[in-house]
Amino acid sequence: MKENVGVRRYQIILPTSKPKSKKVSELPAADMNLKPAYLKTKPEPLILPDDVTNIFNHDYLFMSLQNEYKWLNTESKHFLQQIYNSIFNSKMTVAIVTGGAKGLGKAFCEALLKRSYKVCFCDVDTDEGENTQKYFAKQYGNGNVYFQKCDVRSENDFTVMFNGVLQKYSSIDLIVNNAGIIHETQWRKCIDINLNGVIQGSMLAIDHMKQGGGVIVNVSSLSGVLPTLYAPVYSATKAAVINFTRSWAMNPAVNQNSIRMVTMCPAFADTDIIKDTKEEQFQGKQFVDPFLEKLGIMPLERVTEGFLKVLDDQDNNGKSLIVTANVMNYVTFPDPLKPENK
Ligand SMILES: NC(=O)c1ccc[n+]([C@@H]2O[C@H](COP(=O)([O-])OP(=O)(O)OC[C@H]3O[C@@H](n4cnc5c(N)ncnc54)[C@H](O)[C@@H]3O)[C@@H](O)[C@H]2O)c1
Ligand SMILES: CCCCC[C@H](O)/C=C/C=C\C/C=C\C/C=C\CCCC(=O)O
Repeated sequence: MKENVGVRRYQIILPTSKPKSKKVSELPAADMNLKPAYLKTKPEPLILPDDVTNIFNHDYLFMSLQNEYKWLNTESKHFLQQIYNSIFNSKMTVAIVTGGAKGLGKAFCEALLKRSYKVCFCDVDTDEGENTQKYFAKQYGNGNVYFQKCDVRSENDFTVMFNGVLQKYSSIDLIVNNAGIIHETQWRKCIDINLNGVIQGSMLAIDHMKQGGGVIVNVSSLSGVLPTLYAPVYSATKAAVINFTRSWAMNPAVNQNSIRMVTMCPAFADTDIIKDTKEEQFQGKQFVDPFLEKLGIMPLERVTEGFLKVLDDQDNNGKSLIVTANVMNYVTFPDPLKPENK
């Protein structure tokens, strides 16, 4: 089948003529209250892309669909979206994931590939990156994913990567600024990767997404919300990522251009960052264990669950999702300028 290269989703031309039939302005009240027996989730507002809405722009059909759609669970919504994509073969969703060679970044890439995204993942570790690329290519097809060497500290590497993705897939719909390290003695490096890397990736993405919208997921940590005695610099970088994201989210360049910027704040997850670390990377490595004991170590699937939630929730611009073994909630920050908080 011919690949749909170069077609942007907002350029799709779909049939707009309404089917001819009797206009029904309202469903009977009884029908509106029908709740099919298989319903498990709370109703959510119907959010369909405009082009889907246009197809169903027939009062009765649209209202029936709306009534049913809001009761579908998340997986059914994805399924519906996939059917829509395959019928119209029009939406190629393209993602960049930084630090994607292993750990959480690799898990995020895999979740995206399972949802038929085209993925470019980058890393400084070329051996690990190439191994991961081999695995992905075998599982998901060579044309759907590629590895790019990119150090998120380098503006040039980032620009080369963005240009390469645009050349190959014509669009960037999602960036996951995930690359990060913990290192309290090489603290400038820690700031450069964890904060400057996120800033660089976000700003290039905003610049591109201004034309057609998109999602920016910045990976912070529970350490960005809570003080972390064994890693003050790490904690500071992660806190900065949260407020960087919250600040941009308020900016019209983002919120009036269909861009969403969200932060993820996971607790400990089972990756090398908690296994392959040395004494000098902490301000007291001995303080880590009590926290590990208290919070446990999550499997990667739990963090991926949070990642997919962040992608699917449409009203989370500027929000930060806490992910622990027991908690998956957006954190709310008090506004000290509100009278009730003074
Ligand atoms: N695992 C956890 O417990 C945990 C919890 C909360 C947040 N996080 C955050 O999640 C993100 C991913 O961490 P992880 O746990 O998967 O760690 P990881 O060490 O398994 O993976 C990090 C990846 O980032 C890459 N990387 C490092 N420096 C880079 C650079 N300059 N440019 C490009 N890539 C670079 C590494 O090579 C590696 O492949 C980090 O931002 C981390 O702070 C991790
Ligand atoms: C070896 C650590 C490297 C991984 C860091 C990663 O980002 C994960 C951090 C997760 C949690 C640690 C942060 C803060 C803990 C502080 C307080 C926890 C208190 C919990 C409670 O009292 O309920």
